[in-house]
Amino acid sequence: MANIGIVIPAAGQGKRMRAGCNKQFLVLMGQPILAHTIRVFEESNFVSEIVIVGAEGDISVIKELVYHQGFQKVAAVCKGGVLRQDSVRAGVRALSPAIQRIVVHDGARPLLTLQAFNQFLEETQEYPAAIMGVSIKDTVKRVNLAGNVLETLPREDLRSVQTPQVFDRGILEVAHYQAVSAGYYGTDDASLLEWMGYPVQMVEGMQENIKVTTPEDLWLAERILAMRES
Ligand SMILES: Nc1ccn([C@@H]2O[C@H](COP(=O)(O)OP(=O)(O)OP(=O)(O)O)[C@@H](O)[C@H]2O)c(=O)n1
Ligand SMILES: C[C@](O)(CO)[C@H](O)COP(=O)(O)O
Repeated sequence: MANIGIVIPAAGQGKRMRAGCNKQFLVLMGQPILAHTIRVFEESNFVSEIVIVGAEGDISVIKELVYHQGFQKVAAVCKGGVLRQDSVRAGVRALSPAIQRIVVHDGARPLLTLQAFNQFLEETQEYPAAIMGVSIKDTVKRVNLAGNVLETLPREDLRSVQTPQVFDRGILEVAHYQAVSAGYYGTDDASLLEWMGYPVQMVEGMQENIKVTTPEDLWLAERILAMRES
């Protein structure tokens, strides 16, 4: 289970956060969101290498953050692409050839705990592709463009998907290559394997592992961290 490589896509624009800067630099309990995200992997004994993917204009700031925080496992900070999928593809390319098992984790998910991450690795070690997800709490309906309700979906069959997502390197590379060649884009990496007809295992995640997407998520994340520290 050792020698795992981490790709952290952090090159988004954070449009829904409306912060006017890369949301991953916003401060949460005194530390940038991205620093919280990286720290879990820096501290995991199973991880040997971390690649961070940033927007072109953020690369030097991210390198400074890495230096300032004293992170030792960050092997590269590379330039991302237009869509998340492009950024992950760039990150995978930047990992050294010795890495054969890859975890992808959003830069904007700073609340994953070391314990949950290590447990995820243990539970998924036999699967070439596995992801974290949580049960849906609300009733979920499908609607048309006019807002007419078409159906109520069976909630027990649904999961809200998170990162980390773990993959054998070979299959992740093939999936990214085939998807980009065919012009297929998915909102997570597992969807590329699903598109190829490849099995993906779901394991139970943690409700607290939210993605900081809109301003109220920052408020919530701050409170969750404060609770953990009290
Ligand atoms: N071209 C992109 C788009 C997204 N991401 C990263 O993918 C993660 C999940 O994306 P999301 O939270 O949706 O971030 P943004 O795309 O930045 O958000 P928005 O859609 O509001 O602009 C984030 O860590 C984001 O930085 C990335 O690396 N490259
Ligand atoms: C990968 C992801 O975090 C799983 O929930 C999510 O799909 C990324 O979302 P985005 O907002 O489309 O980048």
